Amino acid sequence: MNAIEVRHLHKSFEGFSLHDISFSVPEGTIMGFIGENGAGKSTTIKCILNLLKKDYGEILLFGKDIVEHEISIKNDIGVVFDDLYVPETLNATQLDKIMKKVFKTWDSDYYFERLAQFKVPAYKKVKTLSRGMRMKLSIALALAHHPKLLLLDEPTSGLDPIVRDEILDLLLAYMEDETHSILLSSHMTSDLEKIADYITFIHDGEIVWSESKDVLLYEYGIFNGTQEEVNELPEQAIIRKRAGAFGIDVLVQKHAVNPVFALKKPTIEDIMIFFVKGEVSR
Ligand SMILES: Nc1ncnc2c1ncn2[C@@H]1O[C@H](COP(=O)(O)OP(=O)(O)OP(=O)(O)O)[C@@H](O)[C@H]1O
Repeated sequence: MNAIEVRHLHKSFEGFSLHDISFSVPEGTIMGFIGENGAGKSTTIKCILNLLKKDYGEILLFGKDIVEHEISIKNDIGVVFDDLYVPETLNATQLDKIMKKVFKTWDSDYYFERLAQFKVPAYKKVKTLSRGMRMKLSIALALAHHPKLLLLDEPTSGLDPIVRDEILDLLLAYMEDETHSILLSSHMTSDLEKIADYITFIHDGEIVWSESKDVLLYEYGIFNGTQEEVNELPEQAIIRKRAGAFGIDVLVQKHAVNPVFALKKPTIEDIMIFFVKGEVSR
């Protein structure tokens, strides 16, 4: 089953539109969601959560339409945005009391265990917490009703590498239950390389690809050479080409290239830049 299925989603604002967005997140997997600033990641996530009304298209969570089954579905979802949006004068202990009333499945023991693990103070007002602590608190709040699906929109932006790593570890621990799934938007493609199973790339309101991470990282290669050398590559192997610091860089389909050509392993970031800035032709 798919935890999330987005089919032909359209949403227009003045000057921007999401166009025919389709992708799915299989149950038990982590989907990384990448794209430039303003590409439409947050808009897509808000449509998935029905926080924004779509123009048309279909969004199914656990096989059910989110608009028709919003209340029951939302009990199974945890959400983390790029900051903690709760009243700033409250502390983590007061938030526990509020959340107990919101979710029948709220697990105070689990919540306080996560706060202790993350060293988030239980009695300090939210407004006095550092950015890292706010995000850790936000994640503890999203997890403590034991959701089946987590949607995270830039949860690690502006955090130092140590805190980011702690958050990634927590997400991996959450994924130990094979029925759990995550959609995670991030500009930190290196984080996604560590934990994602699939990557969806959105550019200018359209999906460029939605693919298994292993396919992206192991089936593509980068060739660097002169135009004459590039001319020797088989046409069908060439995915994108761009001028590099030294010669021409070409993103190629590895299996279609003779092994005499030395290829470099691409990163997700390399592939993303090739698709945005590269040319299709040789
Ligand atoms: N409520 C709104 N009204 C009008 N335009 C909006 C609204 N929300 C988003 N937009 C526009 O939609 C576009 C996509 O924004 P969105 O926040 O989805 O991008 P993003 O990929 O999440 O970007 P970032 O990585 O910078 O967070 C932007 O041009 C933004 O200005």
